[in-house]
Order: sequence, then C-alpha cells, then structure tokens
Amino acid sequence: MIVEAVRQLGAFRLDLAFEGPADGVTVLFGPSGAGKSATLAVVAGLARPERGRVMLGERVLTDTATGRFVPAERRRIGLVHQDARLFPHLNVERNLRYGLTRARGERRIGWDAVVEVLAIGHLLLRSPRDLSGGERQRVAIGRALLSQPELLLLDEPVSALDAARRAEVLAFVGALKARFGLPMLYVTHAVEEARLLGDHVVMIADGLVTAQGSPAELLPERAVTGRAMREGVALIDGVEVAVPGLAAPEGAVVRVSW
Ligand SMILES: Nc1ncnc2c1ncn2[C@@H]1O[C@H](COP(=O)(O)OP(=O)(O)OP(=O)(O)O)[C@@H](O)[C@H]1O
Repeated sequence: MIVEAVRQLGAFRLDLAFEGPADGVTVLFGPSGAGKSATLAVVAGLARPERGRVMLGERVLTDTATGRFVPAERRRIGLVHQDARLFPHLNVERNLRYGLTRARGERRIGWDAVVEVLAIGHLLLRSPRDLSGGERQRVAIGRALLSQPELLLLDEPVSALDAARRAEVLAFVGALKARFGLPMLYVTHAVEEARLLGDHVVMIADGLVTAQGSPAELLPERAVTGRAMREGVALIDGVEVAVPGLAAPEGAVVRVSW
C-alpha cells in the first residue's frame, strides 16, 4: 500500500507519504487533530487530494497526475468505525449478509471462517441493541470482511470501549491478521494498540509524517511521567495518550509504562 496525499482543509494542511506492508497491519498513529481521518478519507476514496496517489498492490486507486480516481464503492476497502454503525433494524445475521451483498470479485473470505474467528455464531439472531459494545464491533468487522475487501480500514475501532472490551476486540483483530492475511490500516492514538497490532507504524502530527518504522523502534518499552487528564487518559509530553486502567484524579502526576 502506498499513500501520498496533499490536502488543504481550512487552515490545516495534510502533506504526507507512507508505505505499508502488503499483508500486515499498518498503524496510523497520532494525537487528536493530526490528520488521521483526513488521511483515511483519501485512502477510502471519500475525498480527492489536491495532489496524491493511493496504490493497493498493483491497483492504482487515486493518482492526481493521471486523473485516475476509483470511486469509494469500487475500491474493495472495508471500513470499520469507532461506533459500529450496524443497521439497527436488522439482526446480526442480516447485518453480516449485507456485507456479502457488497462483495465484488473472488470470494476469499468465507462466512463460516468469519463467524468462527470473530466468535459471533451465538449472536446471529440478536438485534444490535442487545449486543455489548465489543460484540457490536466484532459484527461490524465481520460485515466489513464479508464484503471481500482487499484492505481493511479500522478507524479507532476500540476507543469507545472500556478496557475489558478493548482487550477483547484487540485480540480478535490480532486473530484476523493470522487467519486472513489481509492488509489493514489501523488508526489509533493509543500506544499499546500500536505496539500490539502494528507491523509498521506511521506517526503523524499536524498533517505530516514525523516517523515511520517498526513498533519496537518507534515505541520502545519505557516508563514516563505525565498528568492524568481523565479516566484512561494521561498527558505525556504534551500529547494525550490512552492509558488503559488509569484511574487517577485529573491533574494527578502519574507514571506510565509502555
Ligand atoms: N472540512 C474541514 N475544514 C477545515 N478544517 C478541517 C476540515 N476537516 C478537518 N479539518 C481540520 O483538520 C485537522 C485534522 O483533522 P482530522 O479529523 O483528520 O484529525 P484526526 O487525527 O482524525 O483527529 P481525531 O483523532 O480527533 O479524530 C483538524 O484540525 C480539523 O479541525
């Protein structure tokens, strides 16, 4: 995957380029307002950059030099948002079937494999409103997979969940990697998610790539001091960082390891 994008959004300028592995997880890591959503929109084909290129393997999805722009619905990209966005009037099975109706090309990812890897077989007849947040995200991931994507985009898929559900969904995302060998672009501002899932990490700030490499290089194990902002979030070197399990009063000095 190759992504190059220049986009002006009001006063904000996105100007970045990165490459991710063909079958592994590329983590787009940065604080709020860094330009993560603006980048995803370019990759997904929801926005045209002023200048830029998006390549998935040999497929050119966007290239402003030649004017090529494959519309979002023809990109074969599965999108999973922070909130699952399941259809509330359809049960889990019918939400998943919707993914199948959107499938194009060869069917490589089968129904049984998705249901098994995400452990959602016992939920098929339930309504989305009777699912936990973690279960909802698993179904949303299943629906995206059944559309037979060539790239799965996960936009902060666990940031709305509590620590226990977050760990649960992260474990499933890790299992997908092993089972389907599908490239994924995973957006997060949480260090531990980047370290756990990333094969390649692209750090961005103010619309620019500040570093890219392996999680071990970029996010080495260390202990740092910061200030609790609220439950689960600390301010470290001026950046808000998600810290699972952090429960200190706002303003308290905390020592965090990752
Ligand atoms: N249509 C727009 N017009 C003007 N500014 C915009 C527009 N869209 C986004 N921005 C600005 O661009 C910057 C990057 O936004 P973006 O949503 O990509 O950040 P992000 O990294 O996804 O943040 P978060 O983690 O909070 O979602 C922000 O400062 C935002 O206010």
